[in-house]
Amino acid sequence: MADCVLEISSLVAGALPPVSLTLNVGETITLRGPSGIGKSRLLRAIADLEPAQSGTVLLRGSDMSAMPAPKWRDRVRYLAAEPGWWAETPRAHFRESSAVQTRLSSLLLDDAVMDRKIAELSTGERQRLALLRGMEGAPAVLLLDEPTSALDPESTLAVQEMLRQYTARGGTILLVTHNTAQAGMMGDRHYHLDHEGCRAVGSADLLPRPQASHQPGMDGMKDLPS
Ligand SMILES: Nc1ncnc2c1ncn2[C@@H]1O[C@H](COP(=O)(O)OP(=O)(O)OP(=O)(O)O)[C@@H](O)[C@H]1O
Repeated sequence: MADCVLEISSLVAGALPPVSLTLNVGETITLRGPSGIGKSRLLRAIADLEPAQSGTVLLRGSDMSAMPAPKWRDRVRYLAAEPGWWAETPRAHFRESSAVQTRLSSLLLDDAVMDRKIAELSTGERQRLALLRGMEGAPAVLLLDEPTSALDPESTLAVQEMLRQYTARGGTILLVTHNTAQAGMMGDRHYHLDHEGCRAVGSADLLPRPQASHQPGMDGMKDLPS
């Protein structure tokens, strides 16, 4: 029988209908849906970073509302697509930067990156460093919001490999991605979110639907170069 780690029941976040989802140990669940539908807000509510209107989230049977928020967030960790930084260098954001140093090369990052100014790092460098920061201390669940959106194909593969190792060791991932190939490769199960709710879909449903031949509002763009 599947070993449930996170149980989300009738959670109402933002303007979305109630969402119910169960995440099992060691699996990756992908979540897709139109831009602006509320995927990030849902993840933030699951991480106790913004209040849900109703519903419950249980981590191994413990209710989010009964656990101090910092403790919950340490175990159910949210990584934003554009994470925030508060100190001058990446090193200052890690609890044990020496342990992280050995993992930099796995994500194709140079050692020196830890002591550079955050403002001088590329978006892709910041995104990979934020992932290392989010994985520090081995949280039970990672809620990943488009974790490779700023990365080249090689760095994307490196991140995906690190995430696979995390789930192989018993970690669990809820992955929001617009990248259908990534969803297909990484996901054990797939969900789609829209105004009607959150529903399970098969891997064949990950492909984008063909566009209608006439798109309203595009008429004024006929003269664009092809
Ligand atoms: N704290 C907030 N309070 C009110 N509305 C918000 C808040 N945060 C985001 N929104 C709005 O809620 C809607 C959903 O935002 P969200 O970022 O969750 O979308 P998303 O599905 O993650 O989109 P994308 O795929 O473009 O990242 C948007 O219209 C956004 O402007």
